[in-house]
Amino acid sequence: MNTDPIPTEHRFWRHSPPQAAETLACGLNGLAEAEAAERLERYGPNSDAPSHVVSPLRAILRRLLEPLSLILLVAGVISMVTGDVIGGAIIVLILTLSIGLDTVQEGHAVKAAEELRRSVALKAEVKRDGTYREIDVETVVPGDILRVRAGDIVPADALIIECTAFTAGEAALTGEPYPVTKQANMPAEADDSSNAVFRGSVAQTGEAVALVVNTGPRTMFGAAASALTEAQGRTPFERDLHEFGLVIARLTLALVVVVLTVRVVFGRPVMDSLLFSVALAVGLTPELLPMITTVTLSRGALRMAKRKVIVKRLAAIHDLGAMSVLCTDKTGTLTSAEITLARSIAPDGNDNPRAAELGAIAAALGGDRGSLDTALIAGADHASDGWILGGQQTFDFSRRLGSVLAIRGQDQILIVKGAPETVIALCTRQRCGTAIEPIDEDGRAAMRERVRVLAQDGLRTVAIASRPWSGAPREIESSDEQELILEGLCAFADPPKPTAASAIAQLARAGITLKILSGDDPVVVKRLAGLVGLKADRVLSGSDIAELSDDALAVQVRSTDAFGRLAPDQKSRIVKALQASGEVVGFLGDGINDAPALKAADIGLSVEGATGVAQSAADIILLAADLEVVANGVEEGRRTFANILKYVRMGASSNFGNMLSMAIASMALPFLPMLPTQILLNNLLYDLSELGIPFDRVSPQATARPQRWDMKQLLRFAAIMGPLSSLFDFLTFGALLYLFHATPEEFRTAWFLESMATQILVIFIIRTNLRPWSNRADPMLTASSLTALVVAVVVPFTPAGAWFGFVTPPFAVLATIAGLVVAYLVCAEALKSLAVRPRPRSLQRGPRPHLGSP
Ligand SMILES: Nc1ncnc2c1ncn2[C@@H]1O[C@H](COP(=O)(O)OP(=O)(O)OP(=O)(O)O)[C@@H](O)[C@H]1O
Ligand SMILES: [Mg+2]
Repeated sequence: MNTDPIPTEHRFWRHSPPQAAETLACGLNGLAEAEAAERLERYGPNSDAPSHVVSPLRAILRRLLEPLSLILLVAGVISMVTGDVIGGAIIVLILTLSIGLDTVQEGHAVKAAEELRRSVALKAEVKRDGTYREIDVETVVPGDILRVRAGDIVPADALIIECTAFTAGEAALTGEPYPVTKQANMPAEADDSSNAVFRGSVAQTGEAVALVVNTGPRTMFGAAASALTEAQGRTPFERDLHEFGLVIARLTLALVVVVLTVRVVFGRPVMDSLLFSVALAVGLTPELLPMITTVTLSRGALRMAKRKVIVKRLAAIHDLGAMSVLCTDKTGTLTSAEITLARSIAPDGNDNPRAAELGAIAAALGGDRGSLDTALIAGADHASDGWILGGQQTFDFSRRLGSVLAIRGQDQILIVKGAPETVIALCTRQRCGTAIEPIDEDGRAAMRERVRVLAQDGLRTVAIASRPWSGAPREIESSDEQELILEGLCAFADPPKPTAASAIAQLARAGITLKILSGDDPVVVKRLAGLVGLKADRVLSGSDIAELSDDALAVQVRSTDAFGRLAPDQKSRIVKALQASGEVVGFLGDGINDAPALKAADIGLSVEGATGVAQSAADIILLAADLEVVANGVEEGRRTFANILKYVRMGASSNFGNMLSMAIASMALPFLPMLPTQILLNNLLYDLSELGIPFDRVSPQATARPQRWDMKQLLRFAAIMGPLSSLFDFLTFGALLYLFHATPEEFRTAWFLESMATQILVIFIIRTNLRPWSNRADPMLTASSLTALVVAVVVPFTPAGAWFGFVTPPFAVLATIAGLVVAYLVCAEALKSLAVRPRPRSLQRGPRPHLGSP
């Protein structure tokens, strides 16, 4: 079957759309849904990598093939064959139960989180069954008729059928830094692909309708189309967790090897010792860690979704909780996204519609979809009727300028629109009523002053200039944008959202500093900052920043909360400077100009409905463009992290302490301190007890400040709580051996009970830095813990206990154990504050709330 209708090496742009449609056996009117489904089957999904979904069977196999499981399985089977049927069966049963538990839990959570991620996956607009509809990018197929608009990421390689003012940024693909103007006719040059769009490029302006020719790996740039492939690199948090896992794994290995060697050297039975060592290793490995993290993060993602925060990358939840600075652009988050045209002002200062009309023509023909252009078009209805585009220089956020050549009948006029200071500097004349007069430096200064006064009143402006055009229409170059006639100013109202100030205060209380990174006029930014309660005696502008070295900038960014007139790369430079000074930086933005900063930030936040580039660069998508939503998300992020930390702390201290005592006892005692099956049961019940952790409550204190992984703090915790647990184990051993002269069976049973009770109950102490009774556990956690405990305590006294080698210890032994457990818990509670003592303030990275008004 032919799966590659137009091989890329054949330069698909040398085919006209009708030719290509013939090869692809489709028309130019779009596919029927049924046909598209059939094509999707045939060509495969429009993605670079095959999907990651793992079948349950695979997941089980993967776990079974891990070395420890494998050894256990083999050992279990050998035991069964060599006569110990019950012992062997128990090993196999417990192994099956743990793996089943793990797989089911993880499968559920991952699926739910994956569904959420898909709900905000990039969409493509294609014509199916005769109408345009939004579909998942992955389901675009060759033969689809595609529509792309400014800000979209082009989802597939396609031939342009028709387009207006369409330019595409191909920098990520070809390195070409400037947007390429596209058109529908086949160029004469074979290498010229201006009639084609490529997967992964970004539509900068305008709109195009195109025939999809190739998808997925068959596209020109394939996997290089990185904008569409989500970043899969490991985040610091994932690395830390992995590192923690490795530390434990190494310790485990060392311990097990020592135990095994010592026992064999002293002539203990080899098979017994091997099985014991393996069981010990199982007990030591935090095998639930990956599952607990995923489940906790996924549950966090689900809860965040209810609060309108969709997480695209699970680990971003932790990063959000760790965020100490949030940078945001202005429009759409601090102010409403719907800007309105307030005034149209002639150079003489009087209101006059001409500037707004020309602005509306330029906006309509220029094909930008930004909020200013939208406001211009809405502000001067029908102004653009009859005008067509003769050529253009697309708006560029670095130049803050764009031009269109507008043509209507005999009239030809170049309209230049952009930031006032840029446009005014290019003007040598100005319109005064019907006359055109020269403008000198004083006149220009007067205009700039007018802009400043408007800005102080909260109005942002763009300036409009023009030049009569004679000669044939063509693309506009910078050299055309000179000797212009100033036509006037368009002023826009962009008031702060009513909720902005309270949301910023909420963030400040949570230890997060907000900084405004705007491309807008510093005066406008300063006024807004004041209105929403930010300290903004000083606003740094793009030109100020350009003069600073990276080191100087890193100092400045700490004390400055508002920035104006930033070019897109300056936004990302500030983000990096903040990171260099030790902050965990979030960036919230929605425009093409925000994409570089979104990528640079530790956590990229964007908004549903933002431009495709911004959405694809973000880790988190907000369903409502509101800072309040971010603040709620942060709280959830910290809760989630706090719960993961509980499990890690448990593993690093109580569990580890117990297994350590076990290893030591096994070398010192003439008999096994616990049978392998008992250790496995112990481990299974312990795992069960922790199943409630992802659901647990978190005290407000634990979410009050940015939370980040702190290996030192964790080691400190382990170094205090681990030995404490071992100490009580040794007290138990002492009592059993010297006080009660216990038989090996009694010893094992009693110690099984002690170790289970201490290990399980200590969660109620470790889970909070407060007193256990002032911060109660969630019923789910209480239930999982107590159930596990009850099972552990009851099993030795049932007939099943005998299969595991348990006996019923005398009452005095039980009472002593109960006493030791209580004493252990009291000591753990007393030592806890030492173990979790916060770092000295000077070492903490600086969340410094900057609130101008209370
Ligand atoms: N479509 C446009 N036409 C003319 N000028 C524009 C246009 N878009 C932006 N500008 C100019 O460029 C400046 C920077 O753009 P803009 O304010 O949108 O940047 P931003 O960083 O996204 O700001 P914000 O924080 O408001 O979102 C504007 O203040 C305006 O002067
Ligand atoms: Mg913006």
